Amino acid sequence: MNESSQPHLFSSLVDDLASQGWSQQRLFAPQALTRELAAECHARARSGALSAAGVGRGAALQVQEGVRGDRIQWLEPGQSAACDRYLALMGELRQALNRALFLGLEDFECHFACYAPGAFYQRHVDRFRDDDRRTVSAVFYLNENWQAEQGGALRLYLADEREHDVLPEAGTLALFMSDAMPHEVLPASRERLSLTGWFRRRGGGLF
Ligand SMILES: O=C(O)CCC(=O)C(=O)O
Ligand SMILES: [Fe+2]
Repeated sequence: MNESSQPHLFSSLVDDLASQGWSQQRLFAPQALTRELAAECHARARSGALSAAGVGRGAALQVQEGVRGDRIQWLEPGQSAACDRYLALMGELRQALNRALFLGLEDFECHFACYAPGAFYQRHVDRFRDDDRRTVSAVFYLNENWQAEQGGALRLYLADEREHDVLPEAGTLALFMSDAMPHEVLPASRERLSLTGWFRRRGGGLF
């Protein structure tokens, strides 16, 4: 069985997140949906719809290819059936996280990302200095038959100087606490496609 919204899949994600601050799930979504999302990401990349990702936010947003070299496009509801199914799935996960962990997650924002061969994203934490809403990061990978030798891992820097590498294999979801998990994207020898998103709390505002 390869259906996605099975309670036990969510419960292992939720349990891991609570106990260790991160989780990884293979076959998070049905294979057909993963393939449709990969095809859509490819099509958007080929049509020139993706643009260089920035660092920072608002007026401070800057493109810095020495920091991150991916090209992105944000998802909006109603763009395609596949995107809507993915957003619905993440809506279910958001509710499961709220029920179990009382995180008060209000919404989910997400973009397609394409890293060309050699592109990377240096070590960072997913929270802006002036906006504390991003609470749980969720990266869903779209690359079939990824081999470890091809590089491109998401490297999580865990406590006690341990590291954990997640390969960007199609169907894998990586989940981690946005403010507490330093991570980086290592360069790869092939194109690397993903959907990167954040579950956000209501804005309290730091300023
Ligand atoms: O693609 C990944 O594995 C992580 C991307 C990332 O860290 C980000 O966009 O903030
Ligand atoms: Fe990140």
